Amino acid sequence: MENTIFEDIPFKEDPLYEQVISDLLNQKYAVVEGFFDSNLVLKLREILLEKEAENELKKAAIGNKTNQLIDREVRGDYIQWIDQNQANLIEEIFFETIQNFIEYLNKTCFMGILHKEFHYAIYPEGTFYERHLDTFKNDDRRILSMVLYLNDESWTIDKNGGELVIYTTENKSLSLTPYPGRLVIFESQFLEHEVKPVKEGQRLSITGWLKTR
Ligand SMILES: O=C(O)CCC(=O)C(=O)O
Ligand SMILES: [Fe+2]
Repeated sequence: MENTIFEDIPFKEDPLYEQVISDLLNQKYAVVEGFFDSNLVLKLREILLEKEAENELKKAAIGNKTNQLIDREVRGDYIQWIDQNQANLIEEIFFETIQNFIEYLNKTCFMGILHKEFHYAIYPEGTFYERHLDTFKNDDRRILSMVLYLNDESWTIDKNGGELVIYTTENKSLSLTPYPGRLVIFESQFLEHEVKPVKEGQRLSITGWLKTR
């Protein structure tokens, strides 16, 4: 018997991905716990802390590689881009999980995502990122923004600050605790957001974008 093209492609509906997609369609953002294995989150946290100890992170700039400006008044975080070709085993698993998600999105929603880019980020005490849109300047290729938090369990907005505020409409906003393992996904072109000042400790995360072209 001859196979049709559809029979050749195994497709299994994923309840977690389906929930993310329906949240994105309904509200342009999704907040997900358990997207990544909790051990993977712990390992990523350790890697980031090692990088910090080795002084590997650099003051983040505004704009992109061809349009850089360092401005402490706008954003105060330190970052390091993750080179997919030099990823360690843990980072490889991270990227595989992202890739699975991309393929699911492309298959079920025809999103046409072709690239991904991610960086580690540390916000030291007192730092913040002013309200902004992620598709500034010459980077309109960003479709989805993703932020994975690597803080420890004891992080609270009251004690530590550093909440992510998403401006959902002109006069409504949503405050999210950067809770360990929490993944926030939102439409880069539509949702303005802001990182409130860190009051105590340092705020750890991986931030990235799924892109066209
Ligand atoms: O860390 C966050 O919660 C958001 C970071 C952010 O907005 C960015 O890097 O563009
Ligand atoms: Fe942002």
